[in-house]
Amino acid sequence: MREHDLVVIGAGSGNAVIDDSFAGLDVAVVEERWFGGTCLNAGCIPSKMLVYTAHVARTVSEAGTYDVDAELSAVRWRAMRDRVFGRLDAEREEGRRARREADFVTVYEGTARFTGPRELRIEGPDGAVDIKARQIVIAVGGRPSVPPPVLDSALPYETSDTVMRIDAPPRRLAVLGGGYVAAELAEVFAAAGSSVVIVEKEKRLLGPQDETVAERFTELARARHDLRLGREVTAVAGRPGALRLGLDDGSTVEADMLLVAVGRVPNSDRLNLEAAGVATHDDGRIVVDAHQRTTAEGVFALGDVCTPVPLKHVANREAQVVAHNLRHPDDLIEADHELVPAAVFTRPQIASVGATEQECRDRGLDIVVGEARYADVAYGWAMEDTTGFCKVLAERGTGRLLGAHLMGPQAPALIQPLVLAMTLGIDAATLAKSPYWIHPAPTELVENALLDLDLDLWPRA
Ligand SMILES: Cc1cc2nc3c(=O)[nH]c(=O)nc-3n(C[C@H](O)[C@H](O)[C@H](O)COP(=O)(O)OP(=O)(O)OC[C@H]3O[C@@H](n4cnc5c(N)ncnc54)[C@H](O)[C@@H]3O)c2cc1C
Ligand SMILES: NC(=O)c1ccc[n+]([C@@H]2O[C@H](COP(=O)([O-])OP(=O)(O)OC[C@H]3O[C@@H](n4cnc5c(N)ncnc54)[C@H](O)[C@@H]3O)[C@@H](O)[C@H]2O)c1
Repeated sequence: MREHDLVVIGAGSGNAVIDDSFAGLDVAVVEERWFGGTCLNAGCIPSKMLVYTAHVARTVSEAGTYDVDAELSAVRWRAMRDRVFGRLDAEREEGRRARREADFVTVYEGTARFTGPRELRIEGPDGAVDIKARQIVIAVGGRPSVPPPVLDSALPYETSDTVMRIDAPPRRLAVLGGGYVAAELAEVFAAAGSSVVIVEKEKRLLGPQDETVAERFTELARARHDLRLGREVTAVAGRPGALRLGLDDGSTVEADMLLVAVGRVPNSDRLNLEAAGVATHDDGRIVVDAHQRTTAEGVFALGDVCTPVPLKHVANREAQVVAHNLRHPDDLIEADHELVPAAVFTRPQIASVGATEQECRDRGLDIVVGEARYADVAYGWAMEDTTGFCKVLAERGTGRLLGAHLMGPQAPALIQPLVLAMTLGIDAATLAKSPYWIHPAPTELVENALLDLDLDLWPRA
């Protein structure tokens, strides 16, 4: 049985662990499907490229707002899809080629599962191979979760793994779930001409967001899509291309295509982790300590398979931590999940960091809330924005920033000064008053939200 110094299972974020500093070692990467993982092939990047096109289409449709005469004649789905995936598939193949050519890396293309502590069997197109390793990194990500009524129906459905690559947008798309994937892809398909129905079991879309964001976003989405909130699908009937979803209130939804977007499950259940001595939480995530070490000696994990925050920038950070800790066993560093910002690339865009108002309330914190609207700053006038806002939460008395929530154009970029301040421990008054804020840039929205906080701490003018 061949023994490697290091084996990485999963060439998504796991692939980033290996760089030339490992060149003195005998390293292997195991990948069963696609180099670059979910983000490159079926996640962050294609969804953002498609949603950007959707924004362009909507800008054309709404050009009249700016006294520009323009007419949207079509979104050419196939051309758009081929542009996006032509580029991304080439990136994937380039990544795969580069790994295969690195002389210190062996690439196994197949599915890995443990046969013992730090021992693996890899099943690939050419049969099975058994290997062992001094150290292993598990980076196998997750997969879309599919609820029983959909599986039981044996009727076709799409997930984020497949739906962005289809040949033509459906006339009627039903989306099960009203979270990140639903919000972003509803935008894409609506722009491409589909009528969209969203079935969400909670009362609001994007439920875990700050309550003001979730409420206002849901209201805006209601104007564009058919929302069935507080509802679950009990049965899927009909035939391929003509589906009928039965909901738990007795109502039905007719659709040509069903997109299932009810969350993701970690791929830990496919690894035979008992044989490796690697423990998991009840929800399937691998247990890791702050150094990304699992419960098995010499085995690390990173990304969606273990993290409390399943986002790509978190997986990347965890990959950096693992890479460091593999090289420096006597000087381990930690992954920090305290202040992870997140964005939803819908229209309007959404960005958040830190606590929501409802979390502050539940924790009994004494807070002040500052809010500013795009409509109240000059750049917001230029954008003719009437719905966007920035909300900041700070501790009364100290001005310590606890959370920030934005909805509107460029929100994922606008939140960054707040992320910096919170990460570096800069309080609200100092952030508002010390740096210059460019006029009339959209960042004045953030400045105004900070100034709106009812604090007694403002530095003397
Ligand atoms: C539609 C969509 C949009 C998203 N958009 C964003 C976004 O805008 N911003 C953001 O931060 N996050 C986004 N995410 C989340 C982000 O994609 C994930 O957090 C990130 O890709 C996780 O990386 P990972 O390396 O843990 O897993 P993955 O990227 O899934 O990589 C795991 C790899 O392991 C391989 N593998 C699995 N099992 C085995 C096995 N047994 N043997 C060998 N190989 C195996 C898989 O084929 C895969 O290549 C999005 C996700 C989706 C689905
Ligand atoms: N912009 C981004 O960063 C981005 C974009 C897309 C995906 N992602 C990542 O991918 C993950 C998966 O996205 P997602 O949208 O599938 O999950 P999600 O957790 O964001 O949303 C799932 C939604 O489905 C609902 N739901 C669950 N079961 C249901 C059922 N049986 N019937 C109806 N509704 C049901 C939940 O209440 C929730 O609102 C996200 O959690 C996120 O980590 C990130």
